[in-house]
This record gives sequence, structure tokens and C-alpha cells, in this order.
Amino acid sequence: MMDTIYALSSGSPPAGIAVIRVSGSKAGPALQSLAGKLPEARRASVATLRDAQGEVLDHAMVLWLPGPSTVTGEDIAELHLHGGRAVVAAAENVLSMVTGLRKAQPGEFTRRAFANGKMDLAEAEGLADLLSAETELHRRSAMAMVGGALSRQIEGWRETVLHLSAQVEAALDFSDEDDVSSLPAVFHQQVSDFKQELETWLLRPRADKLRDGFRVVLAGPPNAGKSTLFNAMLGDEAAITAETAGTTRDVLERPVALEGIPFTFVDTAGLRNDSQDSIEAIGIARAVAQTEIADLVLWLGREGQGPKGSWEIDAKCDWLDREAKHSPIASLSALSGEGLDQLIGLLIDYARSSMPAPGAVALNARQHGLIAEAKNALEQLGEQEDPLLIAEQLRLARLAFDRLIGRTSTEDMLDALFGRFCIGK
Ligand SMILES: Nc1nc2c(ncn2[C@@H]2O[C@H](COP(=O)(O)OP(=O)(O)OP(=O)(O)O)[C@@H](O)[C@H]2O)c(=O)[nH]1
Ligand SMILES: [K+]
Ligand SMILES: [Mg+2]
Repeated sequence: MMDTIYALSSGSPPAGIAVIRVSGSKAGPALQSLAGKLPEARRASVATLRDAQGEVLDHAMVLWLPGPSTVTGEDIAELHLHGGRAVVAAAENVLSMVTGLRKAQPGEFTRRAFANGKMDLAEAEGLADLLSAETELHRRSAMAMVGGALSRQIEGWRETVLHLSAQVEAALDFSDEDDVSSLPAVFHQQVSDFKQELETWLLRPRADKLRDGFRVVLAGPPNAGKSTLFNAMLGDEAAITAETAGTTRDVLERPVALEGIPFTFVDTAGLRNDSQDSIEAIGIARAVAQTEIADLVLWLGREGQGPKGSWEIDAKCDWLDREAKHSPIASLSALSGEGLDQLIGLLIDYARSSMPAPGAVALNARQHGLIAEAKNALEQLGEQEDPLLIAEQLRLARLAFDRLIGRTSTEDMLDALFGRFCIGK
């Protein structure tokens, strides 16, 4: 039998209230030994909690939630304690002495919910995202996942595969007879539509962007005003700015949310070819590497040119003649603040269009990989004539969908996912 687990599920003490959750077959007996009796099920009640010696630990609100209709699918007890460090420590100490109870691992409550069929893998991934979401856009996308939006989609795809497989089975049955029937044109049309649908999904903006943010790299020659603009964007003196050309050497990056859209701004060393300083040269190499992984490069300064697709920014407009730079995207002064809001507005609009739409399901790397596998199987299928080989490709597609929702999943994969959660979740 599974151990009964317990953990502090609220934030770290001291806090107003601390919630300790216990899940498993010993949750009832543990609550009974603390509170003297088992309270009425699914009703909040106040209880005096005592240790084994009968000494009062706390007056707490307790909940008794018998399984299986609970989040983990097991019996659950919740103790809503006064959130002091010592109160929590004393309650945990008493629980640790109950036989069959042990402290939960990170994500173990959620893992049990998954094991007991309370949520599938896509929903668990959504939950992990929800807990780590720092922007409104991320939260809404994660919420769609938790609500099972992707899971329902995957179920739909699984059914499509099963339907196609049934047609192949039927063709195989017939082929025993004399009139060997090949699969009808409508079958191949269905496969092609299905493949198209998966392709559309693969082209949608990815969830990784929601976590990592839209990456804006500030680049250009030395003294162009990159670090000053970087600071102005963040409203923070994170980067050193100075009159000396070659002030910035290391790559400096900071996440920031603008109107709920996650960004990462990156400040870099000024680019020049004639640097005599070996350390600056390393900085320049790093700056170039950053421009290559950027979602967008803002090119400051009048000399040189950014990589293709960069936005030309006319900086220091309070000081320099505006006419000198050809058709910049924005003209601004990071020192006076002039033109800054316009640039930020343009960035928000541009980043928004490359991010998942609010509340839309976005695929993470794992999900993207598996949907690509399913799509490849359908592509291979298109080149087969033999119903047996067609059936095999359909089986591979179904397998990919099974792995998406965790019908078949490896321990390693589950360890990695549930390890992302904190203890108590
Ligand atoms: N007048 C004016 N001066 C500016 C503006 N932006 C930056 N500066 C000044 O220009 C100088 C260089 O600014 P930095 O932000 O250090 O320039 P940088 O591009 O980061 O320089 P490196 O890191 O050396 O490549 C500093 O003295 C800034 O105060 C601006 O908008 N107007
Ligand atoms: K400088
Ligand atoms: Mg700088």
C-alpha cells in the first residue's frame, strides 16, 4: 500500500494561516489522533489539536475529505493552523510520529492525482505552468491547459486515428476475398485533412515563449546608448552607463512584463572591429551571439547595421540631429524619456502577435515533439499502399497521442515533470 504523505501546502511561515495537507489511507486516523475525533466530512470545523501527551498544539480549522472524490483520489485531511514557524513545526512533528505517514516529495500530491486518473499529463503540465506563471498571458494559457482544453483536443485526435484504423481493418478483412479492395479516396482525404490540422497546431506560437519572454536584444556600436535605454525600459539602474566607449562587456538580461506580455531585455557590449582589449573582444563575441538568438534586435547608433529584421532605433534624439538616420522605427531619448512610450507600444504589439493568444492553448517542447511525431506518421502513411503498413503508421500516431496525455509515460518523464512542483503540491 502507498504511504500516507503530508506537507505544508501554503507558503513558508510565518504567515496568517498555514495549511498542512495529509493524503492517503492514514489521513483519517492521523486527523483523529490530533483532533480527538474525526469531524463531519466535507465541512469546515474548528478543533483543538493535541500531541500524543495531550498537550495543546493549536486551535485550528480542520477538513476531513474522504476519497475517492478528492483532488488526489485518496482520503485527505487538511489542518488550517496559525501560521507560526513553531506551530507548523510542532504539527509536522506529531504527524511524523504517526505510523505510515511520511513527508511528501515535491509534486507528490499532484503525482497521485495523475496516478489515480484525476488529471492527465497535459493537465498536470498546465498546472506546473500555472504555479510558475508570472504574467497574465502565461496564467491564462496555463489555465486553459488545466481546464483540459488540450486534453480534449488530443482525445479528439485519438478518436480520429481509431476511426481511420477501423477503415483499414475493414479493408484488410475484405482483402482475404478475391476483390482486393484498396482504401477509398475519402480515406486518404481524411488523412490529409488530419495532417493539415496537426501542421496548423505545430505552427502556433509556443508555450516556451510565455515562460522565457519575448527576447529583445539591444545592440549597436559603443556608446550608442544601449545600456541607458536598457535601464529606462526596466525602470532600474541595472546596467552601468558611462561616457567611456566599451563600458558594457558582459551580457545582461532582465525579465519584465509589459501590459501582461513577458519580455526579456538584453543589454550587450558595443560592437566594433578594432577593439584592442581582449576582454572587450569576448564581450563583442557574446553580443553577436545574442543577436542571433534574439526574437528582435534593436539596433542603436548611426554606424553599422543590425542583422536582418532588426529595428533601427534613433537614440539620443535630444542631442543628435534627427535627419541623420534613415527611416528609423523609433526616435527616442532614453535620458529625457522622449519617444520611449511609443517604442514600448510598438514592442508590445509586435511581441503580442508572436505570443499565444490570451487563453489559447500553447504547446510546450514535449507536446510539440509528440504532435510532430504523429504528423510524420501520417506523412509516411501517405506513401504506403499496403494496408498493413498503413495500419502501422496509424499505430505510431496513436502512440504519440497516448504519450501526450500520459497513457504511456516513462518514470523519468514523470520524475522530471513532478519535480517542477514545490513540496506540498
Ligand atoms: N544626451 C543623451 N545622452 C545619452 C542618451 N543615452 C545615453 N546617453 C549618454 O551616452 C553615453 C553612453 O551611454 P551608454 O548607455 O553607456 O552607451 P552604451 O551603448 O551602453 O555603451 P557601451 O556599453 O560602451 O557600448 C553616456 O554618457 C550616456 O549618459 C540620450 O538619450 N541622450
Ligand atoms: K558607454
Ligand atoms: Mg553599455
